[in-house]
Amino acid sequence: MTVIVQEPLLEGDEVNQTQIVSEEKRGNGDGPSESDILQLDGGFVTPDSNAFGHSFRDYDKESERRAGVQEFYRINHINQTYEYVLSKREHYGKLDKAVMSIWECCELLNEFVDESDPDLDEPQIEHLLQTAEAIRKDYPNEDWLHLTGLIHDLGKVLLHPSFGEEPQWAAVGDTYPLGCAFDESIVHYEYFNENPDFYNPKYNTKYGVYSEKCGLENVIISWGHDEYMHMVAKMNKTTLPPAALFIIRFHSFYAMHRAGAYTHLMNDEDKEMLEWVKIFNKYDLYSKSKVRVDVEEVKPYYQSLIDKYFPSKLRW
Ligand SMILES: O[C@H]1[C@H](O)[C@@H](O)[C@H](O)[C@@H](O)[C@H]1O
Ligand SMILES: [Fe+2]
Ligand SMILES: [Fe+2]
Repeated sequence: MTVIVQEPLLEGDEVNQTQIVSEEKRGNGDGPSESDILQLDGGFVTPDSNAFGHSFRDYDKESERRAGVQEFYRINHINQTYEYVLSKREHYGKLDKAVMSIWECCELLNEFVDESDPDLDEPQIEHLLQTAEAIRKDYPNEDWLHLTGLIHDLGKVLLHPSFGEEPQWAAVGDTYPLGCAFDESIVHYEYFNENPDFYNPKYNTKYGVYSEKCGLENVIISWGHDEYMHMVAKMNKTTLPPAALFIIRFHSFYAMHRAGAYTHLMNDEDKEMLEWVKIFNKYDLYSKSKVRVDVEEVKPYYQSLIDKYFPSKLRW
């Protein structure tokens, strides 16, 4: 059930008049709760427009970011192939690029702007904190979800020189399965006609190399920050719950969590976990704004969560 609460228009709050409080709202630290909590203030309010005043994820609208984003997806769709992803997984799976803490990695992201993103041109550390703080407002007791917000995009460190300075098409953007047919709901699907896998009969059928309900865990997904950060968190033995790892790994897989594609590859556990990705997505996407978070003020809180769920130094 979704409850829409009319909110008074506050000063400096031009876009939001409604606040959506849904059954997804959880607050007792034990996961799903049946009862809706009607929160009239203090909660995260979903805006109607992004940092540029346009609607979110509109890849066709003429805007200051459109041409760059389109070119990003052209190159991404040509180059991401099944073989390519296998080689990247092998290469980065060694975790021999760096030894550093979670917070050090957040700081490394200070200099990067994501070229695939039509909604934001802020340095990535802003986006991490905006996401985490927005979740914290609505789910005050789910500290694991706050930390998931903070770290979900840390894999973008692939762009950094000490990680081989990967090109943007190999680090950011929406993700999608390889080894089976591309779904038409994938952003800029038209560019796949220059991808060699598109013509390979091994990879271009509905199931391709997979079988029914094989589970997303067994699916090769385009290479980028999701897969890499999932690998780093898991191999460094995080104590975050499985839902956190699922969110990190699939948050960019919009064809699945937004368009509902690829259900034939999902098993029952994936379908349960999907609900968490949908919850997470609200904060990941709609917290993108020009409102800055005071890093020094919130740092001690996030450092305490890092200490709880991660070793002090991780292998990257
Ligand atoms: O442009 C964005 C950005 O790269 C995000 O980090 C990713 O998760 C999204 O899926 C993508 O559309
Ligand atoms: Fe992301
Ligand atoms: Fe994100």
